[in-house]
Amino acid sequence: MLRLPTRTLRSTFRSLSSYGKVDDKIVSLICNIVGPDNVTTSESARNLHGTDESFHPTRAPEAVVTPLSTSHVSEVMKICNSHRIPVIPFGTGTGFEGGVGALYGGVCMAMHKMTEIVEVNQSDFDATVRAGVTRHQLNDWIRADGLHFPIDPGAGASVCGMCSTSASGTNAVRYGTMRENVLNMEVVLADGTVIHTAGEGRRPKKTSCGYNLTNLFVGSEGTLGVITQATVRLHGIPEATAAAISSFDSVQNAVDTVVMILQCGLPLARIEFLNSDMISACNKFSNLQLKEAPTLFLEFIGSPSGVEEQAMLAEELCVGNGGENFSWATEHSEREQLWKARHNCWYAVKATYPGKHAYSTDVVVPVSHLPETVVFCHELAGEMGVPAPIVGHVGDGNFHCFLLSNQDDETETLRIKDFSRKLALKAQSFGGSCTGEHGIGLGKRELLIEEVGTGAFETMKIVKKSLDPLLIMNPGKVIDLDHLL
Ligand SMILES: Cc1cc2c(cc1C)N(C[C@H](O)[C@H](O)[C@H](O)COP(=O)(O)OP(=O)(O)OC[C@H]1O[C@@H](n3cnc4c(N)ncnc43)[C@H](O)[C@@H]1O)c1[nH]c(=O)[nH]c(=O)c1N2
Ligand SMILES: CCCCC(=O)C(=O)O
Ligand SMILES: [Mn+2]
Repeated sequence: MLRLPTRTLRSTFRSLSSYGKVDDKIVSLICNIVGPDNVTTSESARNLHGTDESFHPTRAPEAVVTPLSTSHVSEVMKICNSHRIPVIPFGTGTGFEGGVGALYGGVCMAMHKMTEIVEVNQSDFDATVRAGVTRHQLNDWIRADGLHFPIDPGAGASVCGMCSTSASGTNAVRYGTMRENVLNMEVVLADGTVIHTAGEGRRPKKTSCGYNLTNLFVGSEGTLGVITQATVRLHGIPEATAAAISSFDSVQNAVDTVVMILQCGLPLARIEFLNSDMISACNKFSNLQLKEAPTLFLEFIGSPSGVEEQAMLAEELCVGNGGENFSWATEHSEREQLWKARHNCWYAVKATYPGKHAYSTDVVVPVSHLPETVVFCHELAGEMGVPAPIVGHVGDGNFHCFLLSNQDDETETLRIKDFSRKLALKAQSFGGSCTGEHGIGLGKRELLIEEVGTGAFETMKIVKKSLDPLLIMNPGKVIDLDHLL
């Protein structure tokens, strides 16, 4: 692998134009590999692939390439590396941190045509999928076998995109995040080398075999290589499931209840908190009639008798903390409606405040600090006089506060950044993190340094520069280029 001394790197990147351009010659070289139907420079395709769900403005790539195979990816990487052209992997564009924006131009590697479900090992509870397969497609495929892949960011994200952001969702309190559920990945490195992070064809449930490359690439946000295939854990669909809702007279009481439920060791499948602004948005958007108060959504799974026992204990704890209206939903359709409404929180808020720009925080704290952190967030929003719907995967100590602003009002944008920074610093002061699941992307690069400290940050830089010496993989994300030159 090519290595350049720092001085050479610095002079190479003295200006942004030091990256190569995707001119006609490059397009034609790439066409020779993937075929003309799989490269485009059309404005609409470029804009679409330079945008995600975040408030960061569109940064269109110069071309969009849709490889059909790992060897396509590898050959295109070789061309880009030798002409020093940035490559930005793209899954389904549902990310929240500006990860797909082409800050320095380059090629978007859009993975949606690599759609094969390579294998499902029903009795071993694992599956291997190519990069374009979404979590919904995988679940549709394995449902009849009594299996599911439970990691559920609300959107229909790609499984490999989820690997790259270390995604999770409402089920993490029971099943963990992508970090605990990825067994192996095929990755194409910046120079075109193809590796399997745990060895080709390996899918053991545990391993002590050398450095954990799988977890190095989980959460790497496209900055270390293109993930072309992932082997993930599957789980059995539980025999019985029940959902419950309870509302509280204060945020503190609702969140204190979460801590108590967890301390009792109740094996919950899901526990989500929504404040009254969020319930109000959900009522309107998802046609619910819930009391507009701090509320917990819970789910229990297991055998029918086990589920009943868990739900009764949870009810006792909720009522003991002033919880009202504890109600059960055992029917599949009722539960679906509830969780669909929960997954649609983002869209519900956007619909409630039309014309406003939405941003979501993503802090996570050790659960004993959760009540204090949520109350801090609530009060900070009150002080700043901004509406602040909150929803969270509180079983993991992780929650999101939606911040709304007028798109063109720079003062409001700055206020949002200030709010989000104060909240992140508070979470870090409790031993938590600025991001539980959305990643660093563009907006949290400085917070990353504060969180991990100089030693760990310098080590991250060494990893980045060793795997991608010409800095072509998703440049400017996670680590600012200024820190790498
Ligand atoms: C309504 C709603 C609700 C939620 C969420 C989104 C939306 C719209 N999300 C966020 C999002 O779904 C999550 O970050 C996904 O992991 C993004 O997957 P995409 O395939 O869309 O990646 P997307 O295309 O957005 O890319 C994200 C990042 O990964 C990189 N990347 C993508 N594919 C890659 C590949 N094959 N190889 C290397 N790098 C690659 C990109 O370069 C980029 O940096 C979320 N998330 C979460 O964790 N928990 C949640 O609860 C939710 N909830
Ligand atoms: C911005 C919060 C929406 C995405 C998300 O992570 C969730 O709904 O849990
Ligand atoms: Mn979330």
